[in-house]
Formats: sequence, structure tokens, C-alpha cells
Amino acid sequence: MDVSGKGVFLTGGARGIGRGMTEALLAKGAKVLFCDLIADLGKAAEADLQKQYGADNVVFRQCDVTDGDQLKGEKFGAVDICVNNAGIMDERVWEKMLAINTTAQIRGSQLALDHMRRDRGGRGGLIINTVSLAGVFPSYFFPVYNASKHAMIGYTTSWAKNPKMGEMGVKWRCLCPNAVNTNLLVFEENQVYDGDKFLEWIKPRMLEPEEVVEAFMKLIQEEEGDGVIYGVFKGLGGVFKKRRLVDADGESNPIVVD
Ligand SMILES: NC(=O)c1ccc[n+]([C@@H]2O[C@H](COP(=O)([O-])OP(=O)(O)OC[C@H]3O[C@@H](n4cnc5c(N)ncnc54)[C@H](O)[C@@H]3O)[C@@H](O)[C@H]2O)c1
Ligand SMILES: CCCCC[C@H](O)/C=C/C=C\C/C=C\C/C=C\CCCC(=O)O
Repeated sequence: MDVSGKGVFLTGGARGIGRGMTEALLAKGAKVLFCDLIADLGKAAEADLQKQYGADNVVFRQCDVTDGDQLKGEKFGAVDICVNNAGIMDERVWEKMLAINTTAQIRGSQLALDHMRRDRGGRGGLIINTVSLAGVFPSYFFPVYNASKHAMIGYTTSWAKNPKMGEMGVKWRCLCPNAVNTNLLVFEENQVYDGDKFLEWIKPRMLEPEEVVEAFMKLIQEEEGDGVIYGVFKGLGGVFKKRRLVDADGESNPIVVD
């Protein structure tokens, strides 16, 4: 989709990957309403971005995505693209994690679908859920996080397969990065299992947020690829290539390039 002039609603945009996504969308001419739980970071990001891209083009709202009314209340001038990106990683508060990573992403998707459906007077659109490579492969370091992300792959790709989706005019995509150098990877003891081992495993594979944002922009701008699960990772032939995950039965070559 050409994002120029399009309306975007994005969650978890105050920092990390979501902050980068917001800026990249603005740079391509989109108008972005982004929300986050952390008001001071969000407002600072808004001030920076408004200076660069104009106050009419980017707005921040404080919002807890687990509060259905707040999410609904912020919706939506005219939204062409919805990015459900807010997420946490903390096995100690696993129910809260499911509420943010899964329930809220599903709620955001449902609200966006209702808003966008062409067959009910909307103008169509694109829904992107930030998932994770942990939504595709098992990882014993964080079982509930993993489950929360597997659920979003199932949910997103299932909607994409709905035979009436063409009529509804809505496209669905999952963005699945490997570990990214953001606050999510700053964790305390017991937040994950064997955290030291995870960090050791991840060190040579770690992505920078900009790499994920670049992949996100490719995913968003491509016309093809409905329901695609878009992996972003190092070490299997490059970070930015479009890949469709079609075979997850082994670590050696689980991914087939299109
Ligand atoms: N960092 C990684 O290794 C990695 C890898 C793959 C996928 N992801 C996913 O990417 C997404 C973004 O994570 P990130 O790495 O940028 O982390 P981050 O912590 O930098 O950003 C996440 C943002 O979500 C916000 N948020 C959390 N709970 C919220 C709530 N209840 N309501 C509103 N906003 C809330 C946070 O305040 C934060 O600004 C998450 O869904 C995460 O699971 C991250
Ligand atoms: C606290 C870290 C949270 C990071 C979450 C993020 O979404 C990253 C996920 C990255 C990778 C997890 C996915 C798959 C791991 C697959 C295999 C690991 C095998 C390692 C081993 O067994 O030695």
C-alpha cells in the first residue's frame, strides 16, 4: 500500500520498534495517531515528530490497550492502516502479558476491521500485528510470551483466509522479528527462564530497531502477500528479504525463501 496521505493508528509507539515505525510512516507522508501507556515518553515523541512532520500529521494519546473503552475511544478519524504493536515480555505477570500481547491485539484488530470493512461502508485497509519469531518457533525461555505470539499468528492468518475478505477489502499481515535491541530485552531475574542463556543465544542474532522498521515498511508497501508471516532475522541469508515461513519443522532450514 502507498502510505502517503493514509491514516494510521499504531499502539506502543512511544519507544522501541513502534517509535521507529511511527517516524518511518510519517516520512512517507502518512498521518499517524499513536498511543502508549507511558505518557511522558509519548508526549516527548509527539513534540519531536510534530516539529519535523507537522502538528496536523502526528498525534499522541495516552492509552492502556487492555482497557477496551480507551482503545475504542481513540478510534479512529479515518484509519486505513492499524498497527497493533504494543507488547511486553514478563513471565511473572503472564495473565497481564496475555491481556496486552493477545487480547488487546485481537480487540484492536476487531475494532479496525469493523471500521474498515468496505461491505459495511468503510474504505478498506490493512491490519498489521507485531508478533515475533517466538510466534513461529518454540522457545523455552518464555513459554507464555511464546503462546501469546503463537495465538496472534493463528488469529491474523485465519482472518486473512476468510473467503469474504476480498469483499471486506481488508488485508492482514504478521511482522515476526527475532530479538531486537529495545527495552523489551532489559529484564529482571525470573522475567524469563535462563535469561543468561537466552542473551548468549541472541547476541550474534540481535537486530537493531531500524532493521525491523525497514522490513516493516517493505511489508506495508507491498501489494502482494495477504496473510503473510513476515520473518525478520539475521543469519539465514539476510535481514531484509521477503520470506514466507512455510515449514517450521527444524532449526537448520525452517524457512523457505519465496
Ligand atoms: N524487542 C524484541 O526482541 C522483540 C522481538 C520480536 C517482537 N517484538 C514485539 O515488538 C513489539 C514492540 O516491542 P519493543 O521491542 O519495541 O518493546 P518496547 O518495550 O520498547 O516498546 C513496547 C511499547 O509498548 C508499550 N506498552 C506496553 N504495555 C502497554 C499497554 N498496556 N498499553 C499501551 N502501550 C503499552 C510500552 O510502553 C512501550 O512503549 C511488542 O509486541 C514485542 O512483543 C519485540
Ligand atoms: C526477554 C526477551 C524477549 C524477546 C522476545 C522476542 O519476541 C524475541 C524472540 C526471539 C526469539 C525466540 C524465538 C525462537 C527461538 C528459537 C530457538 C531458540 C533455541 C535456543 C536454544 O534452545 O538454545
